[in-house]
Amino acid sequence: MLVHARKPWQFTRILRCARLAHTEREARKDDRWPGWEVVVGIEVHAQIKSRAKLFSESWTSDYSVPPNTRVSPYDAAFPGTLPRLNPQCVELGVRTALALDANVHRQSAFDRKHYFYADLPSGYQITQHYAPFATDGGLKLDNDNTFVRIKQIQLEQDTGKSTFDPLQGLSSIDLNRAGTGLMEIVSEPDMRSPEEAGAYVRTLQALLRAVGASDGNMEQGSLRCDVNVSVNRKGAGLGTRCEIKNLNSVKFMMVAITAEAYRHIEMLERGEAVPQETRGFNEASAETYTLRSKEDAPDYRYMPDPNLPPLLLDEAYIDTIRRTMPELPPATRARLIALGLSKRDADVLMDIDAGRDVGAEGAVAYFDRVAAGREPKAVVNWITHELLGQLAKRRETFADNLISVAQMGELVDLVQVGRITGTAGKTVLRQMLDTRTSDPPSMIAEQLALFSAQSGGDALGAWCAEAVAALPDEADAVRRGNVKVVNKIVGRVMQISRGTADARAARDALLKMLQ
Ligand SMILES: Nc1ncnc2c1ncn2[C@@H]1O[C@H](COP(=O)(O)OP(=O)(O)OP(=O)(O)O)[C@@H](O)[C@H]1O
Ligand SMILES: [Mg+2]
Ligand SMILES: [Mg+2]
Repeated sequence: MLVHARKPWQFTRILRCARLAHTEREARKDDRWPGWEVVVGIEVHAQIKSRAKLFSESWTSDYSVPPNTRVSPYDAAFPGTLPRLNPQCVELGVRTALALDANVHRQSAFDRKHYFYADLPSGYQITQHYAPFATDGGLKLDNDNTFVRIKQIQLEQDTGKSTFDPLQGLSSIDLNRAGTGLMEIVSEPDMRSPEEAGAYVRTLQALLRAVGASDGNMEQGSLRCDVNVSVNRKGAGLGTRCEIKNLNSVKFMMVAITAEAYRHIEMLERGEAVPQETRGFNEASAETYTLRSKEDAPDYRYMPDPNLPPLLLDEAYIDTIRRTMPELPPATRARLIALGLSKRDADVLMDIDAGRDVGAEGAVAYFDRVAAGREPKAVVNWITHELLGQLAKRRETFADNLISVAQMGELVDLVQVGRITGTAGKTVLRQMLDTRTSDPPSMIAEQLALFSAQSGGDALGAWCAEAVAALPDEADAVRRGNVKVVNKIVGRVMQISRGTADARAARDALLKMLQ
């Protein structure tokens, strides 16, 4: 086993952050469980966004792929097959470790963890039990100043999937997932509430997506959490933890932690000890239940994998990755706010990206390209209010957006210089979404006669004439001296002009025509 030195500067920084977070938490007492402290540590399994599996050349897949079509002989544990480490998984792992400010070790190793299950054909999972490739990182949460220390990050294999059909009494095994690369990211027990645990997973999700290491999608199983919960009287040492396995949404994870905390508190208040257990969570009843006690814990018989040499990473390799790190979410948020965006607007843009597929253009990148040389606040309004709003009305999301950067830029310009009004701009945007056209917005404004009166010649006179013709009775009333009725005709002018006319000028022109 290797002994890993912690960099001194990192140690003091982590301690300082942890202390700060601790005093802030002290100030914020939790009145759900007065006198008690709830402690949470999380093991996150994130599927690595790599084309090929961790030790074989077969491709990784999602639910859409037919069962057992992405399985190499190695994945099915055929005798005589050997593992070959996929460098892309290592690179994405190192990227994640650097983003989490962890120590990436020059030397690490792979071990076998044995257990017997139908979706694990070799009878063991390759993981990094004794010498993980990265240790001692940390993550500052988005919600407040909570700092969660990361104990270690290890590379390991995913298993296959088994499904049981009770009607036929048949178990089916799908090995498509078998051997897909996973990172297990293990936190220290640094969270003190279900909310902090939720914020941790969300912050980690956004980070994994920003570095392109994982989809981080809990619903689709590309990010899975085991949460460890314990409870202790304030000021006393840590209590006994129970581990709740396989939570597949942040919401249910928070419910499970709350339920587990109350269960522990009730036992402790009755004077019973909490036995260390591995538990499951029933979403319908919002309760956790025993899977196995510590006594039944499997003996994994860990041993170094004899087929895999140590993983050696040289400093130059790690440096190259460090130099090509993308912008991380805290830096993105700070940059957007420095451009003049409100925190809320920055968060809206970043939230879109938190939910996007890795690889697709994100909302922040789109904003950056449209905003180049333009007023950032105007651009963010058009994107977050108008574009997202209209997409939402159509039950579409940013991923469905077909408005190009050039189109969006020109639209903002037309409105900013006053060639069309804001209302007309919205009409142009709607037309572009409806027709999925690649025409420039100026051409669409021209076709729809949306150019403002000043720039479009005597459009106002024509609109007034059309409105008068459309409302003869009202026009007569105005002619007979009932001036109030003119407002109704002004309304029609606005309608005909799609909001581009100046209402006051229209009123004046109508009165001149009719009196
Ligand atoms: N008293 C405690 N209360 C809450 N969480 C704890 C406590 N002690 C440890 N933990 C958390 O439990 C987790 C232990 O995970 P780790 O991967 O080290 O071991 P494991 O759960 O025993 O093994 P496996 O990976 O096989 O599940 C860590 O996230 C740690 O922060
Ligand atoms: Mg673990
Ligand atoms: Mg565990």
